[in-house]
Amino acid sequence: MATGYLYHEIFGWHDTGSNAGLFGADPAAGLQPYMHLENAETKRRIHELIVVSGLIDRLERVRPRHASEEEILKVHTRDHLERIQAESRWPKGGDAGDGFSPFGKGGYEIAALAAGGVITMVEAVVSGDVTNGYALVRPPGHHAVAGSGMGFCVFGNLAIAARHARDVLGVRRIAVVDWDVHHGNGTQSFFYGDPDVLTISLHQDNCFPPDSGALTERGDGAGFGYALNVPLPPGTGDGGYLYAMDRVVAPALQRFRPDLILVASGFDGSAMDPLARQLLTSEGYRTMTRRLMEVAEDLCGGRIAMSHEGGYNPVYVPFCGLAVIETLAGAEPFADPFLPVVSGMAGQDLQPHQKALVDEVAALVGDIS
Ligand SMILES: O=C(CCC1CCCC1)NO
Ligand SMILES: [Zn+2]
Repeated sequence: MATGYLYHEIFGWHDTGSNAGLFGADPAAGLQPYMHLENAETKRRIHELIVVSGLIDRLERVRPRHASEEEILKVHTRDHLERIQAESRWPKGGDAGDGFSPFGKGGYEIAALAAGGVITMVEAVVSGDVTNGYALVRPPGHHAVAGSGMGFCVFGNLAIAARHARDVLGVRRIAVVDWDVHHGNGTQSFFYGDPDVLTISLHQDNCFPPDSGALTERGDGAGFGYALNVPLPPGTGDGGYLYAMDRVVAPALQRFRPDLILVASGFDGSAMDPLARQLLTSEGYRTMTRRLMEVAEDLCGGRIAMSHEGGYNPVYVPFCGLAVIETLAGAEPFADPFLPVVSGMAGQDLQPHQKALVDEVAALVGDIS
């Protein structure tokens, strides 16, 4: 069993500059300049912990390629593609579309490498070169929609890879599990009417995008029932997430019987993240990964490809990322020094209001056939 790992230093050169557009410098309003929340640090530090911990020696290195224009246009409009390409030639770059998703000069090529990196990882998994794998890419992708980038995302990396798997690699049924703490609205939107792509998003209720990810968002037409949303209350910890895995995610995957499982993996649900209020620990991410591997082993030969999304605490995210990739590789856990602190926080166990929400979503799983 081999585990693929993809990272490229140029992902650290995706230039998001200062926090322009998102509480960026505005002296009159008392806002001081500061680096953009989506900066290279958390990704670079995940990579360096993978190297320093020795886990790198247990992984098969997968080299990214750029997504082609044709592959990007499978999910995005030509207007969006050409606008990103044009602004990428500007001396100071441009913005993906919402005014707070900046990129620097040459940002198009880096975003195309992120999308192509996920394609490459999916190819490695589907071909059997590796059983599972993690694409540590940047910029992230799960908020990007057909005509615009959004929420720090330029292109829908995982959606582009899923479309490639369907159209080129002959994969028929694909399940996407999104455990980034923000709603995977972009990925969901590309497959909303498609019964052969099941999207499941576990996220903090109404955190981002605004008014997105309600449990009533279930897909439309032939795709009705094949979008599942679990809008978890703020403060949900390991207990609530694992209950959602056991009562919603695993049963949904068992009914859907995917040929491939994709994961939009963000660590902004961890207990120390600045952009959300959940309590996940590295152990919670490890157990969620283990649960998915058990289901994947049972249904699709263990085939899982993960694509990196959010996660903004440069100190704790590395230990959450390490826990996931160690588990994929079957490697011995490297001790998380923060675990005693975060796992000891009150509220880590399943709370009644969290159980009630998950049970409400669990009742919808029966519509998957
Ligand atoms: O991590 C992210 C980005 C969320 C931010 C985008 C603007 C405010 C919250 N999405 O998964
Ligand atoms: Zn996020």
